[in-house]
Amino acid sequence: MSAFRPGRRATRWQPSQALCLVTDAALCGPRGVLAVVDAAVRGGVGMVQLREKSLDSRDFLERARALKSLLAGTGVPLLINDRLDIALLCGADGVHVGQRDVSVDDVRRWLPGAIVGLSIESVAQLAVLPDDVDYLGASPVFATSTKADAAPALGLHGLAALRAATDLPLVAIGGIQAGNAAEVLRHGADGLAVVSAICAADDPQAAAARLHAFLPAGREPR
Ligand SMILES: Cc1ncc(COP(=O)(O)OP(=O)(O)O)c(N)n1
Ligand SMILES: Cc1ncsc1CCOP(=O)(O)O
Ligand SMILES: [Mg+2]
Repeated sequence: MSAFRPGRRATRWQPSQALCLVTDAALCGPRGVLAVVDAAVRGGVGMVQLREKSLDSRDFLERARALKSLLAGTGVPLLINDRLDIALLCGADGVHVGQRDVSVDDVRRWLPGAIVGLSIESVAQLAVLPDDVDYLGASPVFATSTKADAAPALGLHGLAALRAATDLPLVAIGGIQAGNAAEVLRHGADGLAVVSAICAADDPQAAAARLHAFLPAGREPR
């Protein structure tokens, strides 16, 4: 299991957030993103990342505010993918950025108390880690058709190499589903981030509960 222990390094990431839903509106289909998130949280999702690649800024912000309201009182933080401006305007709990997005340092300057996640695609990228990042998105562990421009898959050995090289919480993403979740955790992930395994599921609550069951310290479904 993972080498990460809460308190070992300053981080705002908590084990209760270990199952992360990254949204994809197209995969949610006519049910809509809000209904899928609501079901997923009932199933045990402990962190939600709103990822919108084709909405204009006004619609993105409107969806972010609606999600923030939906999650109020659940204890489940809302992170915004890529967009510091949207995070600021909707009062999000955090931001997830990749290697070519707005920097962690810039996010931190505007959101000092937020949860900030950074994608990591290789051990080499750990050499230039910003000071105040809360978790790393190990990306992608397996091949995925959800993200067309994903880096080459790390594989389980690549994930284990990241684990050996950092104490930061590692949230694995890319091709993760119930059939490989146990192996991913065994190779050092602290958390699982999924898109299609929940967004494309017929029953997102049941899909989330299935994944949640693999986690040692997941939050209780509400
Ligand atoms: C938890 C998590 N890990 C990695 C990513 C990928 O972020 P990025 O590399 O910036 O790619 P996009 O998501 O912006 O396409 C993520 N979103 N979440
Ligand atoms: C957003 C993202 N970042 C790296 S892989 C990925 C997509 C993961 O989608 P899925 O869980 O459907 O493989
Ligand atoms: Mg990005």
